[in-house]
Amino acid sequence: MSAVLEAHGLGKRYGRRWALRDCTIDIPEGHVAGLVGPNGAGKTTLLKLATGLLEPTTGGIDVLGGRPAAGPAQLARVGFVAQDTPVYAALTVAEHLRLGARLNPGWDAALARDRIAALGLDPGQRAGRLSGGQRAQLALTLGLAKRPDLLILDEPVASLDPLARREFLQGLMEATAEHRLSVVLSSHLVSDLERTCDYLIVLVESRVQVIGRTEELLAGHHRLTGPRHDPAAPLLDGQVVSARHTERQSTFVVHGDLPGLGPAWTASPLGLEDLVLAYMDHSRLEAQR
Ligand SMILES: Nc1ncnc2c1ncn2[C@@H]1O[C@H](COP(=O)(O)OP(=O)(O)OP(=O)(O)O)[C@@H](O)[C@H]1O
Repeated sequence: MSAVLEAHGLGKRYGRRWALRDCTIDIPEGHVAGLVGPNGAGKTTLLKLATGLLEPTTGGIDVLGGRPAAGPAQLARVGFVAQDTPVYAALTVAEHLRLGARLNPGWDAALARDRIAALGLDPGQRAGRLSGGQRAQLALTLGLAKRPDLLILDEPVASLDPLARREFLQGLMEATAEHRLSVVLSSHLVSDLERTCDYLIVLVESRVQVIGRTEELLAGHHRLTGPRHDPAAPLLDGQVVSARHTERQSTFVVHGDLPGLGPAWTASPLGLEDLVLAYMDHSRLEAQR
């Protein structure tokens, strides 16, 4: 299966500060990939590199098998909705659709019209008068009607309330199923990604901490809980992602095959949020070292 996004040794420096460092990324086609990380992790920088808005300082990145923004054909295959879902405040919804038709060779006018109608948006309404959720939906409609092979969304739901978030992500999932499109979506909230994404990239402090199919990542990690200072504690060489201790108890998040466990130890599965938090913890501990 070919990759929609492939990067090797990818780095980006602003002045003396590295926003992204030595990133190796491989996202196969057909996924909704969630790029998650705290503020300042480098998510926007990565997405701007993927859309050709920035040039790498080190390494390289290919999108759909070509250099980002290498020419009109490549540009037509990638849709990008930037952070804060920008639209033109003075233009009406209908004018946005006409603009989309003029600028995009593969424009799907019926898809755009039907989606706007299904959302209940008034074509005569100026975008500046739409609510945040409606603006986000308009921006998503423009991205979808372009009929790209890859749609890149930078924190599209950041400014939306929980209901609007859910509706937006639901709409995105329906559209990806219908139009066989790959998506890369960034967020600093795991809850946004839990129901939407089947591929995950955790980016912390400018580095990729973990990447892979969500299902496989969840199956390949466990939480181990047992007594603190236990002489019969399991051997966890190189498997510990994060460790937390209370006076009496130790809790480890580990990856890989489960070691032999003594009777005082229990292993339990992890949720997506726990997995992401464990890797954030991991990055903090590495930085302290
Ligand atoms: N144009 C710029 N000039 C200098 N530094 C920048 C620039 N853009 C981003 N940075 C820095 O690069 C780092 C990564 O920023 P980036 O916007 O990629 O993070 P992010 O993960 O998208 O954050 P957020 O979730 O807050 O949007 C940050 O430390 C930021 O301050």
